[in-house]
This record gives sequence, C-alpha cells and structure tokens, in this order.
Amino acid sequence: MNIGQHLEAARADLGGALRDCPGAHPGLEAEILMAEALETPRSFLYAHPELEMPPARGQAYRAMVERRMRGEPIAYITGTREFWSLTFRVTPEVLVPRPETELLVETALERLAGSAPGRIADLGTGSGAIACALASERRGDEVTGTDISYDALEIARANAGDLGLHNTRFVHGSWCAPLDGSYQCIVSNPPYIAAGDPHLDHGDCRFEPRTALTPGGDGLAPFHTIARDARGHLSEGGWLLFEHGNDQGEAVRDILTAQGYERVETCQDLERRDRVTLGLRGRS
Ligand SMILES: C[S@@+](CC[C@H](N)C(=O)[O-])C[C@H]1O[C@@H](n2cnc3c(N)ncnc32)[C@H](O)[C@@H]1O
Repeated sequence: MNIGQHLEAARADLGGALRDCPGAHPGLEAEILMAEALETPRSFLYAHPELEMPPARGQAYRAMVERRMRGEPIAYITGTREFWSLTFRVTPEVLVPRPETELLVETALERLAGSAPGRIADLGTGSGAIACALASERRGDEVTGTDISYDALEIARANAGDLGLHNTRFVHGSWCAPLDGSYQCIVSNPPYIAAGDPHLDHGDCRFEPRTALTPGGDGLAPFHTIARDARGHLSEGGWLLFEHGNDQGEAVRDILTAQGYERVETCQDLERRDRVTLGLRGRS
C-alpha cells in the first residue's frame, strides 16, 4: 500500500472508532501518526501520496492507528504535545497539557508584566508545561515546579533540559511543602474533577493518571489547601492563580476571599466560561 491508501484507510477507521470521542480529529490524527511513522514533516505526505510504504513502517503505522482507535491519547502515542508553542515530552505518567491551560500562563504573565525578576512556583507541575512556558517568557525569573509524582518530576526536568530552560528547578512534595523563601507568583492547575464526574470515564481522561485528574470529593480540596498555605510563601503584592473547572469559579473565589486574598477575580475563556481565578496577597 502507498501513503495515500494507508491514510485513507486510517481516516475511515479512526472516524468510526472515535465517533463519540470529544476533541478527536480523525483526518488530522491519521496524518500526524503517519508523519510520526515515517519520521517526516506532514507536508511530505501531501507531496508524495503515491510512495509505497516499506512494510515495517506500514505495520508500525497500523499499530499506532489501532492504539488510537482504542482511545489512547494521541500525545501518548507520539510521545509529544505542543503547549505555548513549545514541544513537550509526555508519557502516561503525566497529564497531557491542555490548550485551555494557556489562559493560566497568559494571565500570570499579565500580572507579572513590568515586575523585576523574581521567583515563581507552579504547584502540581506534571510535564512541566506551565513552569517551562513561564520560564521561557521570564528568563530572569527562577521557576520552581512541585509535584507528588517522582515520575512526573523526571519528565518535567527532561522537558526543561530539552528546552534549555536553566532557570527552572523541580522539587518533590505536596503543594507548597517543598517551597522555600518567598515568591512573587504562585500558579496551579491542580486535579479538580469531582469524584464520580462522568468526564473521568471519557476521552483522554481514561488513560491519564487519576491523581492528576481528581482529588476525590467535590474536587475543591487542593484549592483550600493551596490557598491557605500559599499566603505564607507569597511576597506582598504577589499573586496566586488557579485553573479550575468551568463550574468552580464561584467556589474558588469564595475560598480565596475567605483566606484574605484581595482583588479576587475570575478570567473566562473564549467561550465565556470561568477558567482561571486569582487573588493578590495584600499587606495583612
Ligand atoms: C491537572 S495535573 C496538571 C499538570 C500540569 N501542571 C498541566 O497543567 O498540564 C495536576 C498535577 O498535580 C499533581 N498533584 C496531585 N496531588 C498533588 C499534591 N498533593 N501535591 C503536588 N502535586 C500534586 C499531579 O501529580 C499532577 O501532575
């Protein structure tokens, strides 16, 4: 079979298998996996659809297509995901970075704009996507990522190394526990899906680490813990920013207000859903 025939078969198979899979793009994914199998850019496929696939490459391609047909995230199959225009390694030990998390990075950068170089912390860093995005934009800052997963920290360190981000460090421990000294900004995209939420059994979530997705209960426990403990690590005028579920904006605002944060507000995504809530550590 040639490249074009393989692609056509994969598009049809993926289209059928991923019919109910949120966010799946069968045509595009067939091409991404082909580019991976042939180790070429996608543009090569458009230029050479008539090229015969070497049998070993054809088999490798079909194996990848079949993994995707079973619902495995494409990022785990290719081993990479783009975030903030940077390429990150991802493995099943880490959450696949989501495009919507770029709103957290964007909001943090807005709050930091014009400030002198300082220290930033990313709690629950996973692949290190947020920490590396911030470190790449704020080269003068020191960015610390924390996680309870040693496997995740290893991936985060590898990503920072690949990206040449020497202004990062990744430390083990629960939320704020490994932090030392004070920070001008603390960000977190913690696990926040409530126990029993049907999203946990759909799409990519089925393959991702449970501890990255849900803290159990109503999903709010990490916001309570971090909001309480981060105050002691933020410098005066420092910001705490959370990503949260689109139905959790009010609850997270209440948590930050109850902990004495000031100028508490929520940012919405392009579909006007609450996604990021932040508060300032004032004088008191
Ligand atoms: C939703 S994922 C976010 C990963 C990454 N920051 C991102 O946005 O793609 C949550 C992360 O929090 C970590 N985590 C869960 N409980 C934690 C805890 N008590 N302390 C630190 N990290 C924790 C998980 O291992 C996971 O990497």
